[in-house]
Amino acid sequence: MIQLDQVSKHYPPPKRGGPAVTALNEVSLTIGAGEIYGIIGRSGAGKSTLIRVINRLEAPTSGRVLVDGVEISALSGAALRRERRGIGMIFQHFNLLSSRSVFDNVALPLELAGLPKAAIKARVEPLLELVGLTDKRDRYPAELSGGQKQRVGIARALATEPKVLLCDEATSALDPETTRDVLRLIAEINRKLGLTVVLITHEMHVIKEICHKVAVLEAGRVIEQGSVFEVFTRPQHPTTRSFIGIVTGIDLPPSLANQLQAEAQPGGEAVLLIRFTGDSADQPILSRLARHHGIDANILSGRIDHIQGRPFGTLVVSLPNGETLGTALAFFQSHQLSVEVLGHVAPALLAAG
Ligand SMILES: Nc1ncnc2c1ncn2[C@@H]1O[C@H](COP(=O)(O)OP(=O)(O)OP(=O)(O)O)[C@@H](O)[C@H]1O
Repeated sequence: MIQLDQVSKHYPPPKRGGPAVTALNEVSLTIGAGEIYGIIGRSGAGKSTLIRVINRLEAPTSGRVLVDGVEISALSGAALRRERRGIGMIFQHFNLLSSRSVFDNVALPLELAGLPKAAIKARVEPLLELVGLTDKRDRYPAELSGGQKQRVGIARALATEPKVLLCDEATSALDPETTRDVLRLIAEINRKLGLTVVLITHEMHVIKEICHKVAVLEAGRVIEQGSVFEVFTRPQHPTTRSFIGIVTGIDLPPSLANQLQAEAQPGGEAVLLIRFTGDSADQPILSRLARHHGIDANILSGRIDHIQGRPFGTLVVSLPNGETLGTALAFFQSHQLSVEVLGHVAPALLAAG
């Protein structure tokens, strides 16, 4: 549905004679029809640039962007305007016109496309119904809550019956409960209309809530991508791990978290994070480790979460450093478990903790 093929975007240097800014660096992505695809990255990673090359608000410096088989990156003028009607977009700060009512905000793209009044009414009313704002049709943006404003934004984005909905930090200005409501609405629209959704965010819980696939962007490059379940349960890159750590909340006792050190302590223990997926969750891994290798793991915390409706567990354990640690890591890996050394502590601390 959407294909980015070796897309780079360089901006002119901020200071004359300085280096150009590389916002995107040979990004290749394939987003399937009907998917909700999340793109996550820290500030400055290139997320906004990426979403803006998809609807050609920015032209890539090199590479190609195809939307539904059409190379949008090569279009201009009337052909580009026509293609853009097939791509709706919603924004962090909603971008509504304050002088227009809810109805008239949603009607705006249709007026611009030259539709007659009756056709506009016939299109706008069901959209207001879909986003739950029928009773607010004559209100003005200043009279609406943030969540209601974003619903108007969504209805307006859908007015031209697009195939793709781009969401640019669409929930970042909303409180957690309203965020959940708006995300649920986006997921419902995705299901009902079969719309392809591309969502950029710096918050992993947004990805966890509704996305099917995710790409992690860092310094203009895709450093990891895959299904949300795969990426959450087997994160490969340290940046992905830190994003996920925030969401799955590894519950280390604070006294332990404060004492974690990067280097092994003489005679101390290593603290490991083990991630279990549905397939491995029912295996008695720790008792097998004890039986087969004589290694006793000390359980420090554990938790079960659900991602895309599938169970996923995290367990934090400690083990003696040295040879034992190597044997245990090899054992966990041979059972296809994702395992990460969080740090090292002195033995007295664990005994006290
Ligand atoms: N129009 C522009 N001119 C020059 N540099 C730009 C322009 N737009 C973005 N950049 C630079 O490109 C890089 C990527 O910016 P971008 O806005 O795409 O990142 P982002 O991940 O969306 O960040 P944020 O989450 O802070 O919005 C940054 O270094 C930014 O300063």
